[in-house]
Amino acid sequence: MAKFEKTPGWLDWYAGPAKPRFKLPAGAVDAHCHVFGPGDQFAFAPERKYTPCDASKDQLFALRDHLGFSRNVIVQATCHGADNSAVVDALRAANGKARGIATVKRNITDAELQALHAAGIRGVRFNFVKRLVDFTPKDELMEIAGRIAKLGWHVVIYFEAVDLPELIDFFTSLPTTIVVDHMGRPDVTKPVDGPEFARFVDFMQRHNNVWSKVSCPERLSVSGPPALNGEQNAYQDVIPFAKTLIETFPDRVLWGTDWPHPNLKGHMPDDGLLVDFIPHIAATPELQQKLLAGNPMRLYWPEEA
Ligand SMILES: O=C(O)c1cc(C(=O)O)oc(=O)c1
Repeated sequence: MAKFEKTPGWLDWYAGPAKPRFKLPAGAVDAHCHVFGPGDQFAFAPERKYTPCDASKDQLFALRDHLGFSRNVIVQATCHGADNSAVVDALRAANGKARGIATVKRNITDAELQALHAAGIRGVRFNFVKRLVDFTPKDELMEIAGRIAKLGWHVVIYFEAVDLPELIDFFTSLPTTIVVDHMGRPDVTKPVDGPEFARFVDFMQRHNNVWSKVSCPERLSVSGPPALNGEQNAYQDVIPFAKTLIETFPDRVLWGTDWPHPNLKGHMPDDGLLVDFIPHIAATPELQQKLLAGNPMRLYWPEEA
């Protein structure tokens, strides 16, 4: 199979992460992470917008164990397009400790959807971030949503905060639970109580089928400091945004590492220190339990929750 050359300037995931100081609650779930290839087994998609380093299932499972998580939710990365083989392979190898989110096209058959379900897929991702994917017509997405709703799956959406106004009608017409990636990517240089973030909070307030991942401080932060070199007070500017969502919607928030952190430009965080960020945004054991165990179990392993 083809050898892949990484996108120039690509930052590889951080090897040798710290052991977190924060003790995760029992049964904690890393509810947003990816696998990349390895490219010589699972080719990257021709239509991809970036070519990453490899990040295998075994490396993901080693990180899970090192950080103290019990389970993973593995989200199809855009570099694999709508070929979910790498995620499915990881789910099958995880012995029930992982569930997944796929990307599918309208031509997928019912039998293929059933096979994804059997492997542990529980949702599809609709991506509206223009630097990551080409445009898919909304009628195609709506048709997919209608089909996956019958399987009890949900829709994960990824978009930029500035695009919410034009997308909101589509989002609110989706027939499933909706999970927003990375808090809808707020501009954290704007006030947490300003109109842009208020729009997102209002979206969650009005629609109780909308959940949010309070993930990716390393992607959203402008002030830093980065989670590197033992830093225990990282990403100060992101804290009020994540804290607001966790405290306002304690039963509809999820957390994930986002390992292996596609497309970071400035730095690659130490995932152990990212875990140490959690108590800054979820301040009490009750909030931590919901965020890290209760909520993801209810959504991804309802039969056990
Ligand atoms: O912001 C990103 O670049 C990014 C990309 C992907 C992906 O390529 O799937 O997933 C993420 O969660 C975030």
